[in-house]
This record gives sequence, structure tokens and C-alpha cells, in this order.
Amino acid sequence: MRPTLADYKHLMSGKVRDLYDIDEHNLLMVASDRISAYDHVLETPIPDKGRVLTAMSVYFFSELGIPHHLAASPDDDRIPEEVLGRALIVRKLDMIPFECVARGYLTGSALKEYRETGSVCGITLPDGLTEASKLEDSVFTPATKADVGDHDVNVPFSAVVDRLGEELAHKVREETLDIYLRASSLTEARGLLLADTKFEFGLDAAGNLILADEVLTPDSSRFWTVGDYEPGKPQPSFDKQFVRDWLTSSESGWDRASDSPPPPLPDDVVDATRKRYIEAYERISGLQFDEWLGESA
Ligand SMILES: Nc1ncnc(-c2cnn(Cc3cccc(F)c3)c2)c1Cl
Repeated sequence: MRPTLADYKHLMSGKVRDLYDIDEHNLLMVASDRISAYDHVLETPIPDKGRVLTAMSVYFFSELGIPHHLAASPDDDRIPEEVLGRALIVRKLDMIPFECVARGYLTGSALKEYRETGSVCGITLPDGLTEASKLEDSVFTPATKADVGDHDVNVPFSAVVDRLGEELAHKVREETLDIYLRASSLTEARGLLLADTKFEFGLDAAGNLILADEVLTPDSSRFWTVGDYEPGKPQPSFDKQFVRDWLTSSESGWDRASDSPPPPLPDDVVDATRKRYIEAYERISGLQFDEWLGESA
């Protein structure tokens, strides 16, 4: 008989995820079907999004072959039925207080900073780069975690050194870039460009660096389609573009510049987005999503 979520103490909520306390050494990390766009968490869920992104993290944790925080099988008896397939038991770590971002392409906050300063996180980049330019060498662009609703703040590597010390700061940067390079060559071979990704690390009781949180999901990464890649303009998001296009179309009646919440999504946009998440998982992992745990929505 599985426990229910009510048996666990709720610790915190992210925009689309929740964290519960299981016992002295373990947490339950739950991914919801919520989706965010334009800094709003939409009222319309994407069925199976939580299960697909959980399956993606599990795939990469097993594929990358580096120490990670999964503490039990995804079907462990301690996982409540209602979240089976979209929840993982992870061991409690002393989390490193930085978003460890690796970028192979210039976009988002890094592009904004580059246009203002010619650099990102104190790293001077070549002149003449533009939206979605491929970077000659991928870069580590750490950020301090923002409160819910705020954007992360990019910081120079020296801030990581000041907080973690030289040795650990260098190890975090090295691990971040190594995982990014290995993951991006894996995904590119399957037709998807990993433009950038965000990792979180923690330390275990012995002081070992452990890969934590979610890894290489469309919520922690930007995925573009290799065939459509064309620098000089914003690239379509592999998973969120249908949602973004509809929300900014006249059909939605929504004004992005206003503070009003986005309207509910039409069924066809929800279904097309669900299919994109499943496609991303199946193309990257080579596995069938209908063989993943839990009940399809
Ligand atoms: N293994 C760990 N040990 C200690 N803390 C964490 C931890 C804390 N915060 N987060 C981010 C987050 C993940 C999901 C749902 C949220 F609400 C927030 C992760 C982890 Cl993963």
C-alpha cells in the first residue's frame, strides 16, 4: 500500500515542481504538469509533462555515469500512486547556492548581457555575435538563484570562487561544462541542439560533488531543432513554441505587455505541446514513453 502525498511534509514549491520531506535523509521531488511561458505559470496543464520530464531526468542520470542524487528506483513503494512516474526519491544534499549554467549558444540573459558589455559573467566574447550565435567554446555562466517570480542573476566566476573556494568552484565549472558537452553531442546526434542547460549540485556528507535537481529537461534547458537552426533570429523552442505562438497571436486576445494572466490554452495547443514533450524524450532516449511508469493523463 503506497503512502499519499499528505503523509509527507511539503517543503517548497517551484513554478512547476514541489518538494516534500520523506525522512531524515530523503526528499520527494515532484514534477507537475504545469507549464510556464512569458514568466507566467499557465492555468492549463499539459497532460503527462511531469512524467515526461521525470523520465528524461532519469534517462540522463543513468546515461551520464556521474554521481547523482537519485536515492531509489522511480517505482519505489514510498512514492504515492497519484505522482508515480512524475516523482523521484532523492537524497538530501547540502545544495550549492548557484544555478550552474552551461551555454553553447548565445541567447536569453547571456545575449542581453553581451549586447550591453561584450561579455557574459565576466567572460569577454568575440565581437559580432548575434541572437543564437554558436559559441566557439561553451561557457560556464553561473547565476544566483532568484526568488520565485524573479530572474536568476548572472555572476562572474570569481563570485563562485569567493563562496565555494578555488578547488570546488573549478570542479563545479568543469563538471558543468563536461556534462553539457557530452549531453549536447548526444542530443545533436538525435537532431536536437542543446543550446544551454542549468544544473544544480549538492555536497553529500563526505563532501562529494553530486548532480542534483532535474537534469537536461526542456524546463532546465533550451532545445532547438538542428534542421531549423539559423543564427541571427530567435530560435523556436522545441517544446514551448506552440504555446508562445498562440499566446502572442490575436486569437488568444492576451496582451503580453499587460500584467494580466494568460488565458487558458486551446485543446489543440495543449495536445501538440504534449506530443512535443513525448517526441523530445523518445528521440533523445530511444525509449518509448508509453513504457514509462504511471498513468497517462
Ligand atoms: N537532493 C536535494 N537535496 C536538497 N535540496 C534539494 C533541492 C532544494 N531545492 N531544490 C529545487 C527544487 C526542486 C524541486 C521542487 C522545488 F520546489 C525546488 C532542490 C535537492 Cl534536489
